[in-house]
Amino acid sequence: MKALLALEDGRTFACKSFTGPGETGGEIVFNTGMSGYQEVLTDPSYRGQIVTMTYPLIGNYGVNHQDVESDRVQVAGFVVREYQDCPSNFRSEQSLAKYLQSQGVLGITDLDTRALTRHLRTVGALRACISTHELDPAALVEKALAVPSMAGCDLVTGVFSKKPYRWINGAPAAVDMDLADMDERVWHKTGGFRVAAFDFGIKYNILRNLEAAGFQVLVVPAGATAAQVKQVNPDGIFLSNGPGDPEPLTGPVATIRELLDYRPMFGICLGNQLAGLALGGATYKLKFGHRGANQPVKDLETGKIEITSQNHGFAVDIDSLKKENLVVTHINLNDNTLEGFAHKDIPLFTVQYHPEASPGPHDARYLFDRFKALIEKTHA
Ligand SMILES: NC(=O)CC[C@H](N)C(=O)O
Repeated sequence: MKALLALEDGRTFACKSFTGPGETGGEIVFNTGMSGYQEVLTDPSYRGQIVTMTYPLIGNYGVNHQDVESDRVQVAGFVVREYQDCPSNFRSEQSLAKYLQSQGVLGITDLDTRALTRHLRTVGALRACISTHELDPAALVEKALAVPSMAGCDLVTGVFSKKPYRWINGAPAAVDMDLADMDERVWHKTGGFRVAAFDFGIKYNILRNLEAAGFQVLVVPAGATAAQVKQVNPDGIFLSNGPGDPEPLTGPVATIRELLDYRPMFGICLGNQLAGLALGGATYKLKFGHRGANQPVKDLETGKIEITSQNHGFAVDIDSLKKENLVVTHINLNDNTLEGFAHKDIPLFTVQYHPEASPGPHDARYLFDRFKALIEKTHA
């Protein structure tokens, strides 16, 4: 079925839909990972974005119910060079087209994704619209111009779980207490350190990794207050990844500020950005962001280089963190942007990249153990 992709700056790409009719808008970005499209599709941090895969063949290993990072497809639209409708993999349960269709997400193919990616690298991420109904270029460009801009956009409110839940044996487990009257009974009496994980759009693989590191995990909604978190008496606080611009999230930033010296804190991606804001830093929008599985990061403490998985369009201004009590711990070797920082006086560290990967390399998994060691130290 014929489709059209229009960018806000007037450029258009004729293409085909591989998921039937539809129309969608969002910020268009590119991901350079060679595999892991199902994890990308279900990562809540991609909410509101149309994702282009630079790897040319997508769909070849199908989809299954295990490789998800949340309970649904989160992207606003999906762009691939060549869609393969005959999956061949022993774990495949469904074709990618049927999967996207079942969730009402538009996928397009048969366009020059290299030209599109080069354009986005040159001009930066853009608002875009894809349609099978509106094939007139000028009219679809107008629609792209009407898409809300990502800067200033609170997308967290649309993705976080409104109810707290436990993560047990690799799956979400409902808790029969409301946030307002939750207390220590929410935990098992025996078991590892207890972590309250703020859900700003949390990826399942973070929860899998926290559990694998031996933690008991309670996921609390983004809107939970500091008092509510203190009521469950956790040993550590985790700040999750999530979609959109961190700056409008003033509520969570204030809560994090209140919890700063309460318990050891670890943040990933949006969690890193919110912690940066809570400590008086500033964030800004990157030109086209980092999305893929091969971003080189240097750990400034050990001197080691990690190849990391990333998905972000905003960053913490490295100069805004040049404060007496903060230390930059990680930097990106491609563009020298901030990849991690720590507090000198209170037990807090965060990273901009994704140690849980999924998809991506496992170089940075050690950070979950570092979090555990930090908690152990406060118990010693
Ligand atoms: N993966 C994330 O948490 C992304 C954080 C934020 N939404 C950004 O784009 O920078």
